[in-house]
Amino acid sequence: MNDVMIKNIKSLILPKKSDKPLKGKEMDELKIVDDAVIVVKDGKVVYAGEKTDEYEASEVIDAEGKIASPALVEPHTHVVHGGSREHEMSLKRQGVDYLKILEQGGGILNTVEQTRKAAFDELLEKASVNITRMIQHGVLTVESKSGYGLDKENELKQLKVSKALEEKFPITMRHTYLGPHAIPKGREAGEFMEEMIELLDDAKEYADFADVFTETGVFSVEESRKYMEAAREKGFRVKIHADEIDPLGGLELAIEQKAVSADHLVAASEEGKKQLADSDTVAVLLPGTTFYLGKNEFADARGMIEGGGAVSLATDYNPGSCVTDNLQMIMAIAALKLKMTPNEIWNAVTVNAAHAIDAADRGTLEAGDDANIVIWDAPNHEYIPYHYGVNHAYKVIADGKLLYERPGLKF
Ligand SMILES: O=C(O)CC1=NCN=C1
Ligand SMILES: [Zn+2]
Repeated sequence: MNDVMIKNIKSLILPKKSDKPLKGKEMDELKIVDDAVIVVKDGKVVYAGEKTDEYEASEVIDAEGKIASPALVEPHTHVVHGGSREHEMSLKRQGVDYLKILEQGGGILNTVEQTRKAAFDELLEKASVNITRMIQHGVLTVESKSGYGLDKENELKQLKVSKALEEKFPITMRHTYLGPHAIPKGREAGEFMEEMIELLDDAKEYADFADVFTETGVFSVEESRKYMEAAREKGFRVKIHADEIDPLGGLELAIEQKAVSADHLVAASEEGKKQLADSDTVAVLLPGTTFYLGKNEFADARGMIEGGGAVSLATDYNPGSCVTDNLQMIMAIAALKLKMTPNEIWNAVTVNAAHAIDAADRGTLEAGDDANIVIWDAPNHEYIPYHYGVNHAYKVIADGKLLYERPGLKF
């Protein structure tokens, strides 16, 4: 006897399970099965497809004629951090740009100050609010970065909070050490990078990936290469915040270093985008950040996909450059500003997002996969990127158990 059957699914979105990220034209392929059911046993999918009488289950979850998909995968967040930076909005209004605010000791360094001051429990409680909201929005796999400590005690504090979140919630997480995220006041980039490289050994106990912010006024390509090589020698797979604002050639460095992902890429070069197609590096695009920074130029998703590259999407949730934990909103911005198709978007927040954080068993619903499912209050899969700024998640099922159900009004 199976544990649970999810019935009355109007249409079931089934991204293709693949041992590599979907690239190019593959990204626009998306299997959708009408009048579907999902059968689950011991938290794993037994069957997901057309309605059949072949299976029985002791419990039924009614999808009420709504659509369903795998739970979403969020491959890039800075969810563990202290404080907030709403005061910077007035600087933005006055036209002070992101890197200028950082240069003046604000931005990331402001969050560093607030994170260092915050106790472990305070950071855990604060991030728990965001993880809860992400779950309510249909996300059950989350990547979480350090990078607001910039010293051993506080970088490890952030990573330990990240690990505690995974213990606390029925989700899967990936943890990323981002020691080289900014340069503390009074320090020189090269010598500070040496200190962050030395921290790799300590971070290895908690982190799956090593990430670096390669940007003007932060770390150069050469400094980043040194860090990525050291991290790989210590067994990390690497990530990079690349070509977010200035075209430094971060994407080329990512591909050279066989990075699992290169993130941002708004200013990626034609050469880098060409190389992407022949690499296994996933381009994680963060259009919410471009929107939030008030930029007009968005990452060239069309060029990357039509060039044969693998693209994923994420919120980049952080207190300064993209303050949203709503991945559905990013799906809408991807449709409107990255010109991605609905099928590409769905693959970018499921199977490709999973590959961007080495979580290939997430983001799909084939037999044996974790039974992480979202029932959406939407007529079809195109509706979610179309109707933006709201939460379309109706029921969220984690490992076959109902974890969240949208509450009705009480009146
Ligand atoms: O500003 C922040 O706190 C997060 C960020 N790191 C690199 N780009 C944005
Ligand atoms: Zn980021």
